[in-house]
Amino acid sequence: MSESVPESQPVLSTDVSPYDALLLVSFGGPEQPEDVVPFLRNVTAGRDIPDERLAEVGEHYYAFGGRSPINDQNRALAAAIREDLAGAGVDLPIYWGNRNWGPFLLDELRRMRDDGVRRALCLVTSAYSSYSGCRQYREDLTVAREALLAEGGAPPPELDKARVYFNHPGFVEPMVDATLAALADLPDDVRREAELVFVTHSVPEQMNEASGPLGRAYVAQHRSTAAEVVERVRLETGLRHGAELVYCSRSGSPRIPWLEPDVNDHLRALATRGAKAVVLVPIGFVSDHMEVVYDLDTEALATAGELGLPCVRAATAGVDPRFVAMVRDLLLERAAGERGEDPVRTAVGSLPAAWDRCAPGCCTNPRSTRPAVVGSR
Ligand SMILES: CC1=C(CCC(=O)O)c2cc3nc(cc4[nH]c(cc5[nH]c(cc1n2)c(C)c5CCC(=O)O)c(CCC(=O)O)c4C)C(CCC(=O)O)=C3C
Ligand SMILES: [Fe+2]
Repeated sequence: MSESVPESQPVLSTDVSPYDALLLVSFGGPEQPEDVVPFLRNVTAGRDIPDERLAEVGEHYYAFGGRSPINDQNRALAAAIREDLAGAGVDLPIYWGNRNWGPFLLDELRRMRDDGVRRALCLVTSAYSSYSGCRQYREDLTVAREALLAEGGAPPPELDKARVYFNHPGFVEPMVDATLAALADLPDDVRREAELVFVTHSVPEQMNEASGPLGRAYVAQHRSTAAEVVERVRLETGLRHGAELVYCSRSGSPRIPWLEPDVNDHLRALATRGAKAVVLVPIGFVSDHMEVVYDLDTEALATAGELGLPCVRAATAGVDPRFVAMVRDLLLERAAGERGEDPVRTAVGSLPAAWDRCAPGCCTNPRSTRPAVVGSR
């Protein structure tokens, strides 16, 4: 056999112009017990999260030694993206900054400016449209750019935000495989009847109403991803499992309505209905951070245990090679689009690939009047 490459193999683009850097943008988390309270103050700055809730959330972190897993997961993701890009012959530096804990966006943007970066694409570790998952990051990036401008010196980099990727196959396919693996971990006699419980972060109903350019995109996007996972699991197993979208990690004032049902309430309802087993599929989260290891692995699995309901939690995308390669695909796609080309915009399920630039009213929050110039029209 000849070792030559078949001629039909497509030539993959490596042209990242007009970008000269990629910025991974995330939430941030404490790394030692002394960080927990200052971190929570950053998270809740200007919002009326009740003190009892803050103390409760602090306890979740102390139970894990005062260290959130999220920063290590982002370090691993950044390293995996570096390796993936290098392997594909794409030459681009990767930076990483957070909203709520170090490395902070402002410091990382300053480092980028000092390194001579002119224009970067931002990849946020949230796959869906919402104020918390999209616009708030764009506001934070705008504030950080303005602070750098005020400091004087060379101008900060221009920033674009990559489209939300809830329906990119690089995100969906790892969730399908994780669901199949979790089903395989259930006892043989209940597997066929298992319910798929898709879980995401609850948000105020008002935040869902305002999410996306036309509203309600947060729930619509989750429904699309959940339906696609159900269908792909059916293609593999021949079984259409019962499925529901439920929520975890509610906070805020009890008087404000948030998306429901809560995952624990839903498990109780399923048990009452005589359900035989459950797979928790954390489609709202791209890695195993605090909401996953505490709210699901600690609380929800304990609830299922009390109910005598066999329950397995499916893995998150993490550093699955397909998820890592998705970042490259989004980068090359957007770069081509910004150059005026018409790239293929890969998406699976019932919704099209999302917009590149958020419209002015996209994902607003009535409590915030901050400009969100980055990633807007
Ligand atoms: C949609 C969404 C995502 C997913 C998108 C994304 O990934 O960005 C997300 C992620 C995360 N949320 C996180 C932590 C927290 N979220 C809080 C509070 C809130 N989240 C909200 C929404 C979301 N949050 C909302 C509407 C609030 C209340 C109002 C507010 O405060 O904006 C609070 C305050 C205390 C509390 O009330 O729970 C904490 C400590 C961590 C870090 C975990 C770790 O350390 O591993 C991560 C990745
Ligand atoms: Fe949150």
